[in-house]
Amino acid sequence: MEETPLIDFRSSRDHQKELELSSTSTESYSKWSSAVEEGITLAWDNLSVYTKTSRYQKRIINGVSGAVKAGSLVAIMGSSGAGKSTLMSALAHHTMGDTFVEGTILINGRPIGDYMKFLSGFMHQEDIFVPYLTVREHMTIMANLKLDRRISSNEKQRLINDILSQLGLLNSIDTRIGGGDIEKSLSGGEKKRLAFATELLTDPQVLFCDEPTTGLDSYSARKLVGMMSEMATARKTILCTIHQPSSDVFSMFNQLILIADGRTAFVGPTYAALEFFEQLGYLCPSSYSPADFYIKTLSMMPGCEEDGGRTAKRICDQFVVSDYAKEVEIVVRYEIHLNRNLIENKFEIRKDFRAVVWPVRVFWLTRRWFLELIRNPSLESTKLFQRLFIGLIVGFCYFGTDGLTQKGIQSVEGIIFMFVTENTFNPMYNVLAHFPSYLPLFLREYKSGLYHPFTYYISRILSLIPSFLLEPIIFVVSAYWLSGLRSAASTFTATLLVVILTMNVSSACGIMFSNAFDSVPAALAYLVPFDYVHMITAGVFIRLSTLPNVIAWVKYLSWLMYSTEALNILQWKGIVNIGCENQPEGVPCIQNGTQILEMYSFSEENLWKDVSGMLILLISFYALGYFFLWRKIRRY
Ligand SMILES: Nc1ncnc2c1ncn2[C@@H]1O[C@H](COP(=O)(O)OP(=O)(O)OP(=O)(O)O)[C@@H](O)[C@H]1O
Repeated sequence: MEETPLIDFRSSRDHQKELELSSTSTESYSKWSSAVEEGITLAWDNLSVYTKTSRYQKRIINGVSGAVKAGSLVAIMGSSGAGKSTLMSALAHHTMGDTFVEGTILINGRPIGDYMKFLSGFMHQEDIFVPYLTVREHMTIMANLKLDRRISSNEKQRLINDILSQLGLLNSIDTRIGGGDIEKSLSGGEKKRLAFATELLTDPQVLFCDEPTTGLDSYSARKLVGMMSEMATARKTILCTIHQPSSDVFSMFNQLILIADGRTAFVGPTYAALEFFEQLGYLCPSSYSPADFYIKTLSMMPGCEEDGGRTAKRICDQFVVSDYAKEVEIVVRYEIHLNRNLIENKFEIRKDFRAVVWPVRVFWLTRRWFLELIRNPSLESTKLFQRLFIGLIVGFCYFGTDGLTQKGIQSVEGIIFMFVTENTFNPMYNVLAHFPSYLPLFLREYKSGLYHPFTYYISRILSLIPSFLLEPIIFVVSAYWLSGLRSAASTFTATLLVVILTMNVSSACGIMFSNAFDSVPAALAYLVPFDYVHMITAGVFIRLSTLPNVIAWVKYLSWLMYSTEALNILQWKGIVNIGCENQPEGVPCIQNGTQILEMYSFSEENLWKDVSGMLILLISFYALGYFFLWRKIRRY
C-alpha cells in the first residue's frame, strides 16, 4: 500500500523546535490497537453546525475550514460560548440528536462516520463514572470491554498499571472513584486523569479532549499535556479545547485553532498566531500570556459586545484571506482530492482487531452494575433489611392463623394480599430510577462504541436478578411459617416460586415504565393509575365475574390477578374440612376451598394458566422496556 504523502504546512516557516521527548510508552500497547499505526490527517471544509428544536434553529459553527495533521497537539481556544466544544464534537462525529452538521469532514480523505468510534478517543468536559467502583475495577472493566480479546489478563493489568503510573494515579488504584455520599473518593483532578487514562487504554489514533486541564493544578495540567505532547510525537493527532492555559502548558501545543462566534479566527502553528495578530495591529503586551491575549482580543466583554464583536469579525475576515488560511486550504484540497479520486485511504480500521465476544461484554457490564448495587447502601442492603422486617411483621400479625376455621379464611386472604402487594408495588417503584440514573453514562459509552444498547439492557437486568430472587425469598421465608399457612413443603415451595415470579413481573413493569419516560416523576404519574386498574382487577376487591365488559379484559393483563389466583389455589385446593363452629346464625358457612375460590371467581384448574400469564407479561414488559430504551436513545 502506498504511503499517503502528508503536506506539512509548517515546513515553509521556521517553527518552534519539536519537543524532544522520548517515544511514549503507550506505543508499546499498539500491538492490538483498534487502528493501524499510521498518521491521521483531519480536514474539514465549509463546516457548519446547527442545533434545531421544534421552535427554532441556530447556527453555532459557521462555514469553517481547517486541517490538522498527524503529530499535532492542537489547542482549540476561544471565549466561552464561541463554539469550541461544538466544533470538536462535530469533528469527532460525536454530536447529539438535536444537532446536525453540514459540510465535509475527512480523515485521510475518507468522510468521517461511525468508524470514528474505533479510531478515536473522546474525553468529555464532565466526567461520569460509576462512583462505587475503585480505580482498579473501573480500569479493569474498561480494559476488558475495549481491548482486543487476545490480550491476557496479566497484560491488561500491566497496561493499566503503566497508564495509571504515568498519570500519577497508582497510589489511588484501590480508592473508590466517588461522588455523592461516598466519603473517600478521587479529587476532581484525579477523576479527570482517570478519564484520560480510560481513553489511553486503546491507544487511539486521534484523541479529542474537551477541557482536559480544567480543575487541574498547574503541575498536573503540565503533566497531562506533556503526555499528550509525547503522544503527538508518536504521530497521534490530538485536539483539545482549553481555557486559560498557563504559558508553559500553552507552549506544548504545536497547533492552534482560534474560534470566535462560530468562525475561525486562526488555524495554524501556535508560534505563528502572534505574528498574525501583530500583522493586524494587535500586539500582545509583554505582561500577557499569548493564550490570555487571544481570548481577550476575540472575546465580547459584557457591555462591550459590539466592539468585541467587530474586532473578532475583522480578525476572522482577515484570516480567510491570509497566507495561513491558504496553507490550510492546500491540506484541505489535498484531502478532498484523495476523496474525489477514491485514492485508497491509508488506514484500515480494526484490521487485526478481535473484539470481545458478546457474553463476555455482558459479563463485565453485569459485574459493574452488580458492584454498584451491592455497595450502594441506599439500595441493596437497606432493601433486604426492609423485606425481612416487613416479612416478620406480617408473620407476627397473622401468627398461628388456622385456615380451617371461618375466621381463618379472612386471615389467609389477608396474607395472600400482603404477599402479592408487597412483592408488586415496592419492587416496581424501586427500579423506576434504575435506568434514568445512568442514562448519561450509557449514552456516552454507547456513542463511543463500547457496547450495543441491548448489551447494556441485558446487563442491567442481570445485575438485578440476585435481588429479584433474594428479596422475595427473605420475605416469604420470614412471613410464611409464622403466619401458619399450609405447612406442606410442596405448597411452600410453589408459593415461593409464585411470589418470586410476581416480584419479577412487577420489576419488569417498573423497568418498562422507567424506560418509557424521561424522568421518574413522569413515569410515576402514569404508573400510579396503571397500578390502580390492575389492583382493582386483581379479584380481591371485586368478584371478577361482575366486572363490566368494558374493563373485564384488563384482568388478563393483571399479574396481580394471576398471582392472587395462583396463591389462592395453592392454599385452598383440596381443602374440604373447614369448620363452622361459632358461626353466627344466618351467616353462611364456607366448608371447603372450592367455595372460597368460587367466591372470588377463581378456578382450581387455572394454576398453570396463571403462571403462564405471568411469564408472558414478564417477557412482554422486558421487550417493551427495551423498545422504549431504543426509542429514547434515537433522540440523542
Ligand atoms: N444543543 C444545543 N442547543 C442549543 N444551543 C446550543 C447547543 N449546544 C451548544 N449551544 C450553544 O452554542 C454555543 C457554543 O457552545 P459550545 O459549548 O460549543 O461553546 P464553547 O466555546 O465550548 O463554550 P465553553 O468554553 O463555555 O464550554 C453556546 O452559545 C451554546 O449555548
